[in-house]
Amino acid sequence: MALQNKIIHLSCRCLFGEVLNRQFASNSRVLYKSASSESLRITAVGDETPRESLVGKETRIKTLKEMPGPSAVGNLIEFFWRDGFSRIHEIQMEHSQKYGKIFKSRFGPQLVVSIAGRDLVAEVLRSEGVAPQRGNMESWQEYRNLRGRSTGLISAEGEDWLKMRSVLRQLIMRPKDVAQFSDEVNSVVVDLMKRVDTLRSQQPDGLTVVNVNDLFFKYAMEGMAAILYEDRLGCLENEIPQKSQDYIAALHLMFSSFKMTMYAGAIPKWLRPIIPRPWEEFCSSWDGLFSFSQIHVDKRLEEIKEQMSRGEEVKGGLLTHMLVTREMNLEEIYANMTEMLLAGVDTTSFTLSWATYLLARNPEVQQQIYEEITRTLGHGTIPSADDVPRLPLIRGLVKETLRLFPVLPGNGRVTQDDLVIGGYFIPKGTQLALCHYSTSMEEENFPGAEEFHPERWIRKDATDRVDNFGSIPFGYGIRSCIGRRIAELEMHLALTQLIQRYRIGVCPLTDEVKAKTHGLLCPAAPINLQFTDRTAQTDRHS
Ligand code: HEM
Repeated sequence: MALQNKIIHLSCRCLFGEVLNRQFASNSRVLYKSASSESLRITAVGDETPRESLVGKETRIKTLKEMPGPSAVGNLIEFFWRDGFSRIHEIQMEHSQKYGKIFKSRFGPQLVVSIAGRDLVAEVLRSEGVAPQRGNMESWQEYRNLRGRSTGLISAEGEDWLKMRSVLRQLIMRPKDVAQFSDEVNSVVVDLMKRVDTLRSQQPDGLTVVNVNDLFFKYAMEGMAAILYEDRLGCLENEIPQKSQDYIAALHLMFSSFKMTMYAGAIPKWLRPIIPRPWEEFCSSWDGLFSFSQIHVDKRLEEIKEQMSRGEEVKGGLLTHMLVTREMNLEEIYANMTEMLLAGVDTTSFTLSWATYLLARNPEVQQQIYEEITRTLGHGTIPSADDVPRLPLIRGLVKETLRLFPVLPGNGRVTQDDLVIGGYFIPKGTQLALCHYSTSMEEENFPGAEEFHPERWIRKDATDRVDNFGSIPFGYGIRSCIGRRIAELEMHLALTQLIQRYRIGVCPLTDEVKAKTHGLLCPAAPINLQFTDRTAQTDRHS
C-alpha cells in the first residue's frame, strides 16, 4: 500500500471555512482521522510519528474494499437488462437508500464512487484544486485530435481549461455582465409569445400548445444564437428559413445522440472495426455541430473585417469581443461556441418545460407569482435583468424547478489527490459521481421534498443564505456551469412574461409526466399545456 508506514497530512475545512492541516499516522492496514473532521486531502510525507494530541480522538479510515455498493453483475443487469440508462436518477435514490451516502459501483473496468450526501458533496467540491477534472473526456478529446479541432471548456483539462475559463469567466459569469443581453433576450421572448399564439390557434380548443418542449427548444436555440453568435436564426417564425431548419435537424440529431457521445468512449477502440456505428455517429454529430458554429463565427468575423477595412468602430457582444481581443485563437473560439451551444439549449428548454408544467399543476403557486409580478412591475411592463432581483418568486420558481428536475441529475469528478471522504480513503484518480438528484429529494435537506414550493428559496433577511449543497443544479465552485447567468436570464425573462400574459393550465391531453434520463433529465412524455389570456377575471381566479 502506497501510504504504508507514513505520516499523512489531512487538510480539512472546518465549519467556519478555516482550513486545518493535520497529521495522522498510518500503518500497514489502518489509517486514522479525527472523528469530527470533514473533507480531507492526504499527502504521504514519510514520517512515522503520530501527533500525540490527536491519539484517542481518532476513528479508523476505511478502504475502498470495505465500501458498500451494488455488485458488478447487479449493475450490468440494472443498466443493460432493465434499461437503467433511462432511470439513472431513480437508481441513484435506490442505491443511496440501500447503501448509504457513499457507495461504490463498477461499470466494466471503471470503478465509480458515488457521493449521495449533501455534506459530503460540499466537502468534495470545497476541497477542489485550481483545475478540477470532471470526468473521462477521452472520446471527446480523441475526436478533436482526429479532426485537428481544439477542445472547449467542457472537454478541456489542466492549463488549456484554465486559460479558456479565465477568458470566459470575465465575460459571462457575473449577473451584471449578462444583464447587457436583456434586450436581445427580450426580443426573442416577443417571438416566443407570438409563437404560443400561433400554436394554440392551430388547436381545436384554441388554447393548447402541444409538446411545449419543442417550443422551448426553439426559444433556447434562438436565445443562444442571439447571445453567442449575435445573430438570429428565425427558429420561432412561422416559416423557419431552410438553413435554420437544417441546423435544427442537425442539432436534434446531435442531442438525440447525446447518449452516444457519453457512452461511445466506453466502447473499447479494438471493437470499433467490428461495431463501427457508434463511433461514426459520434464523429458525424460532432462534425455537424462544429460546422454549425463555424458558419456563424466566420460570418461575424467577415463582418468585423469589413467594418475595420472601412475604418469603422467595431461594436458588438460576446463573439465580437472574443474575435477582436483574440485572447483565444480561432479554433478555440469555434470549440467554445460549439460546446456552449451544446450545453445551453436542451438544459434551458427542459427546465422551462418543467417550470411551466409545475405552474400548470400548482395554480395557487402560479397565482402568487403572478401577483408578485403585477405588484412589482405593474401590468404589461416588460421586465429587464435589473427587475429580476425584485422578483424573488420567479427566482425561486427556477431554483425549485431545478431542485425537483435537475437537468444534470449527477455530475462527475476525478480526484486529483488522495482524499478521505465519509471515512473512506479515496486514492487519487478515482472517478466520483456526485448524486445531485438524490440529495435534492432528501427530506433532511428539503422538508416536503416531493412538493413544489418556490417560496422555500426566498431569503428572510440578509443573513439568511439559502445555500444548500443538497441542490446545486449548476454545480459549485471553479468548474461550475459557466452559462448559469445566461440560462437564468433566458428563463427569468421568459417565465415572467409568460405568467404576465397567460394563465398556464393543465391540458386534458396530459396526465402526470414522469422524468427519464436521456443523457439529461427530461420529460418521459410530451408536456401539453393550455395558455389562456389573462383578463380581469382570470387575473383573480386560478
Ligand atoms: C438550466 C440550464 C443549465 C444547467 C442546469 C446547467 C448545468 C451545468 C452543470 C451541472 C455543469 C457541470 C458543472 C460542474 O462540473 O461542476 C455545467 C457545465 C457547463 N455549462 Fe451549463 N447548465 C445550464 C445552461 C448552460 C448554458 C446556457 C451554457 C452556455 C452559455 C452552459 C455552458 C456550460 C459549460 C461551457 C460548462 C462547462 C464548464 C467548465 O467545465 O468549465 N450551460 N452546466
